[in-house]
Amino acid sequence: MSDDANAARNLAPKTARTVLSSEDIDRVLTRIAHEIIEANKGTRDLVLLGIPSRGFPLAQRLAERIAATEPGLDAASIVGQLDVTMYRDDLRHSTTRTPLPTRLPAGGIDSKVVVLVDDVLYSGRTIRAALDAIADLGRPRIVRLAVLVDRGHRELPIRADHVGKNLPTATTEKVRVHLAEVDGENNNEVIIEAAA
Ligand SMILES: O=P(O)(O)OC[C@H]1O[C@H](OP(=O)(O)OP(=O)(O)O)[C@H](O)[C@@H]1O
Ligand SMILES: O=c1cc[nH]c(=O)[nH]1
Repeated sequence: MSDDANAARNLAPKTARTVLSSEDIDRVLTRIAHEIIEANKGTRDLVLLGIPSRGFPLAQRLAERIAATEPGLDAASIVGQLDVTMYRDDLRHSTTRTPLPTRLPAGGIDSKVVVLVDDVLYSGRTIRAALDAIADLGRPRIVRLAVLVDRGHRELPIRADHVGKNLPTATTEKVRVHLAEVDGENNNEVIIEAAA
């Protein structure tokens, strides 16, 4: 799309509807945390890697819930951040993104059960990039995927193991996730934005 067309699109009026409230997000994260523990038959070897921007705070929230089930388990010891910028397949086409740090928990990811965490699953290209990034860092025993929202429209054979909410969407719509850690105090919701 041309710059003029993009500018016109950004100025066009939009409608937005809330699909998950702050309380809904809390509830689905609690459910996903329990699903992760159940699938893993406990917390042993679990590592949660959040994809910036909003996958990381979601991974932290999940890690806190998981750690709360196991006395002595420190949430910080099972959570990390995985930047996928340099592994994206659209690097040549999209505007420059600044890479963010990748931080693994002290135990690394070799032989671990790594749960990738992101806010939205759409084409699947971010997760494809994340799998390549992981392969450069070590060899987990298992890699699973947890997302807050699956909005469909996959372009690659990728699916999530843990889904907060399946949201049927039109390709013209945009799912926007707001989390307090990134978007400011009390700003926790998921909205679907559509051109009016
Ligand atoms: O399945 P995909 O088509 O790859 O789309 C999903 C990705 O898109 C968004 O990230 P975005 O690249 O907009 O960056 P952000 O997290 O910084 O907003 C979202 O956070 C997912 O990471
Ligand atoms: O609607 C979308 C698509 C990709 N990533 C998002 O965050 N929202």
